[in-house]
Amino acid sequence: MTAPSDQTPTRITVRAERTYDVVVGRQLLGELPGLLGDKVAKVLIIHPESLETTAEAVRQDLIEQGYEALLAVVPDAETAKSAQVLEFCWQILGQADFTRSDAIVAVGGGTVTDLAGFVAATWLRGIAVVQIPTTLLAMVDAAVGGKTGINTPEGKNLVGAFHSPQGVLCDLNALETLPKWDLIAGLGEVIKIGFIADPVILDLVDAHADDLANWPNVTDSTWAVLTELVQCSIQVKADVVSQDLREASLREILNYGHTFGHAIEQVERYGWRHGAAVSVGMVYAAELARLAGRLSEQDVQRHRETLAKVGLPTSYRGDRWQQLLTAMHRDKKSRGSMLRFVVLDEIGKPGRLEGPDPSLLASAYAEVADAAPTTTTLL
Ligand SMILES: NC(=O)c1ccc[n+]([C@@H]2O[C@H](COP(=O)([O-])OP(=O)(O)OC[C@H]3O[C@@H](n4cnc5c(N)ncnc54)[C@H](O)[C@@H]3O)[C@@H](O)[C@H]2O)c1
Ligand SMILES: O=C(O)C(=O)C[C@@H](O)[C@H](O)[C@H](O)COP(=O)(O)O
Ligand SMILES: [Zn+2]
Repeated sequence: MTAPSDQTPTRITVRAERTYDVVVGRQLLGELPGLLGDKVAKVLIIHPESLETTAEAVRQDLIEQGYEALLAVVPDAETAKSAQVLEFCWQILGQADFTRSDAIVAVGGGTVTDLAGFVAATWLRGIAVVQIPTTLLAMVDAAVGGKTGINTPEGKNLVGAFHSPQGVLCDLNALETLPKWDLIAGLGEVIKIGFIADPVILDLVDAHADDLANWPNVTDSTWAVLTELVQCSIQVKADVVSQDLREASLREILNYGHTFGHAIEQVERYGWRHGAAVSVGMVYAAELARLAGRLSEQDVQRHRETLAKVGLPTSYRGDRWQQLLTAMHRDKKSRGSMLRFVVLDEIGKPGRLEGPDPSLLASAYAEVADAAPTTTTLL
């Protein structure tokens, strides 16, 4: 499977604390020096072991352009988002005398872009970062918008900062090696964006679900659909972040499905992929909205069908309620003891549900609960 290479890059602009472009295309490395600028002397490239070849190519390119470039290899997946790994990165920066005119480049999935963004946000109180996402999920969501952070033993993303990148390079060629379940997990966030803001995304996913679920055996036309999904999703995220970088209100809609989704991730000790947990989280939020008299049965069914069609889970084991409830209270949307959810009044019309009755919360859980522990392969 090879990504077609005949397209010129698309640029989507984010206007937040700084204005920057998210570039979607192929072979985009030539764009990196322009984003770093000529004041940067040293660059730390943060990447997981699985992307050693890609990171080394970035390093060689930077050296040829006259930069001093170092590599920091971090653990895979959520293990990267820890205080220990953060400290490891700070140590490299300190020992190599990184100053405020130097920069970080992230090469990896959302865990690495979250970590590297937070390293950049905290080093000397903030240095430049360029994001080079290599998973679908990181391209459409994590690398865009400047939310950075790590997990703590108490919960997901509990420590972090808003720190906008200099730019984001979404090189679709990187997806060629992406495992199937990571592609599908990325579709979870794509579908989220469809539900909150762009029903055309849902129609595209529905129409091409079988082809997408056949990853990595896909044709040129599936690549074209994927490219369109990436561009449409980034456009929505860019528009939302440009209006509300710090999540004062509107940005909360990007958290659809995450109250219950993050709780699953924590209860499962990060054994579930983020996109898969958010998938169940969206069904939970949809059931909650239906029980509160706000969302139609038909729209709830659309959640279940579209998510299941691409192979995402729509249910979770039924014997974890107290743990899930405790975890949900640590959600950043909570205010005091009041839980707050992003819910839909209809597809494309997000709203909030504040302080729902405990019995409603438990009834919505019953609607997504399996009798037996979940046996889905997408963990
Ligand atoms: N900051 C935000 O706005 C935001 C938004 C969405 C998600 N997130 C975070 O993103 C994280 C999930 O990101 P993810 O789904 O990308 O997971 P991930 O970073 O763990 O990557 C998934 C797996 O794919 C591998 N991989 C990455 N690129 C590859 C490639 N091109 N080829 C082969 N293997 C590759 C990784 O090594 C890893 O094993 C979560 O921590 C979530 O909280 C953040
Ligand atoms: O960009 C945002 O805002 C989001 O909420 C996007 C989410 O997909 C993402 O998982 C985010 O990291 C969740 O943020 P959190 O504030 O709930 O930790
Ligand atoms: Zn997410």
